[in-house]
Amino acid sequence: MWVAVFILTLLTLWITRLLIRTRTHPPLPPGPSGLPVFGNLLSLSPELHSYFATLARTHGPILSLRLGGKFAVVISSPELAKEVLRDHDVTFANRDVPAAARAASYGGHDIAWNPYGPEWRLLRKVCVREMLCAATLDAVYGIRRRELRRIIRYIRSRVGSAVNLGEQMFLTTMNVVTEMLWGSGASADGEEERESRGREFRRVVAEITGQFAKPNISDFYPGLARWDLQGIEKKVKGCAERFDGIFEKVIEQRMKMGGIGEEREKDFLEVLLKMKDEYEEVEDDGQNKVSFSMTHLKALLMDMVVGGTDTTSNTLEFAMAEILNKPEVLRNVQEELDTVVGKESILEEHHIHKLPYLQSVMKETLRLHPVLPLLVPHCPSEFCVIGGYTIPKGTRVFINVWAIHRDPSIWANPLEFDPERFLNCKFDFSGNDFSYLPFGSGRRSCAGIAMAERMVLFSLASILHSFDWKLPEGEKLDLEEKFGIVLSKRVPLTLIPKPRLSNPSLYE
Ligand code: HEM
Repeated sequence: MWVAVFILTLLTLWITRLLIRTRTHPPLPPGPSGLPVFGNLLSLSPELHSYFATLARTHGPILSLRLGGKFAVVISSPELAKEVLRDHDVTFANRDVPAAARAASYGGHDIAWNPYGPEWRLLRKVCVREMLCAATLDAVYGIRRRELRRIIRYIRSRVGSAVNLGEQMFLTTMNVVTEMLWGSGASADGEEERESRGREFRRVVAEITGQFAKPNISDFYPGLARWDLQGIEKKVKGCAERFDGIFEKVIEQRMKMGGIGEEREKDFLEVLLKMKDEYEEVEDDGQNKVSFSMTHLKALLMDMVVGGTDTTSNTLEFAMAEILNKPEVLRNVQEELDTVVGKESILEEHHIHKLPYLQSVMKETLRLHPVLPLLVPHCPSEFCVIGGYTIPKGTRVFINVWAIHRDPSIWANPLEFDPERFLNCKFDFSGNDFSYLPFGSGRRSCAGIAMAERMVLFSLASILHSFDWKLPEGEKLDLEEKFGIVLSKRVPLTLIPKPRLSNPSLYE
C-alpha cells in the first residue's frame, strides 16, 4: 500500500513538472523526424552545408536535428544569427568540442576550442596582441614580402607548365605563419625540399580539418567515445603528433639558445616562452588566476598552423578559380593593378588600399565560398530562447553562413560571382551586418582577420599582377566545393602562368 502511494506521488510530481515546463518553455525548433536511437544521423549528407540549406527550405531558418544522443540546431537567417551571436553573445560563446578537435588541440587547451572563460581570454589576448594585431603585422611585412617574392620567382621558373595554385599558396601562407611563430630556418630550404614539405604539411592540415567534419559516433554517443569506433581520434592524434614533433624541436632549439636573442628579431615563440616562465594572470575580478603552461603554448602554435593556413590558401584558390571563370573580372583586376602599380614596378603591400576592385573580389569570394561555412559550432552554456524556440544547454549550434550568403531574398543573383556588388557598399569583415559573416561575429569571431586580409589580398594581387594564367589544354574549370570544417575545392586548381611584366628583373 505505502509503495503504491509513493509511486503515485512520484508520478504526480513528474507530470506536474512536465506540465509546468511545457507551459513555461517554448517548444524546440521544428525539424525532420528521425529514427529511435539514431535520430537523424542516418540521413545526414557528407556535404553538410548544402544539406542543411535544403532542410531549411522545408523547416525554416531555425531547425533542429537529433544526432544520436546529441541535439543540434541549424540557424540560416541573419535575424536569428544576430540573436545568437549578438543578443546572446556570452551564452553562445562556448564550443561543443568534437572528439577529433580535442585530439588535435591538446585536449581543447587552445583558443578555438576552449570554453568561454579566463583561459580562453588570456590565450586570445596574447595571440591577438603579440601576433595578429595590425601593428605587429605591419612590423613583419618583410616576411610576407620575402615569401611572395619567392613564390613569384618560383612561378617564373615554371612558365609554360602547370602550377598547382592551392598547393603553392598553402606553402607561402605556411612559411609566413611559421616564420612569424619561430623565425626563419625552414625557409632556407631548397625549392624541391620546400615543395615536398609544403605538400606534406598541407596533407596533414587537410586530414585534421577533414576529420573534424566527419560525423563521429564518439560525439553522438559519448558513452562509446572510449572505443573510438571509427578510428577518427587515432588518425587525428597521428597528425597532431607530426606537428607536435616539429614544435618540440623548435622549442628545444630555442631553449638551448637561452633567453631573448639580442641579434634575433623577437618572434611569437619568444614571447610565449617568456610568458610560460613568468605568467600568472589575475583577471579583472581579482579572483581567477590563469596559468600558462607548455600545453597552452603548443596549443596556440597548433591553432596558428592549422587555423591560419588552409583557410587562407583555400580562399585564394577559390578566388583564382572564380576570376578565371569570368574574363571581365580578370580584366578589371589587372586594369586596376596596371593603373595603380604599372607593369614596370613591383607590387608592394601599400598599393593594396588603392585597389578597391581587388578588395571586392576577396569579399565576393568569401560570400560565395565562406571557407568555414558553418563557422566553428557554438554551444549555449545555459538554456536559451532563440526565434521563439527553446535551445537547451549543450546544443551544437551551426550558423549556416553559406546558406545566408546565398539567400536570394538578401542577395540579387546569389549564385553569380559579381565583385561589383561590394563596390561602394557597407559590407566589411567585422561581422556587424549579419547578412555577411565570413569571419563570424562577436567574441568568438576569427582572431586572424587582419592577417587573412593581408595575406589574401597581397598574394592575389601579386600573382595577377605578375602573370597571365590559363587552364592546361583540354581542361575545364571546376568550381565545385567539398565540405569540411574548412571548405575546399573538389578539384585542385592547376593553371599555366605567362609573365606579363615589362622586365625580367621584376621577377627577382
Ligand atoms: C580567409 C581566411 C580565414 C577565414 C575565412 C577565417 C574564418 C574564421 C571563422 C568563420 C572562425 C569561427 C568564428 C565563429 O565560430 O564564430 C574563425 C575562428 C578562428 N580563426 Fe580564422 N579565418 C581565417 C584565417 C585565420 C588566420 C590567418 C588565423 C591566424 C593565424 C585564424 C585564427 C583563428 C582562430 C584562433 C579562431 C578561433 C577564435 C575563437 O574561438 O575565439 N584564422 N576563423
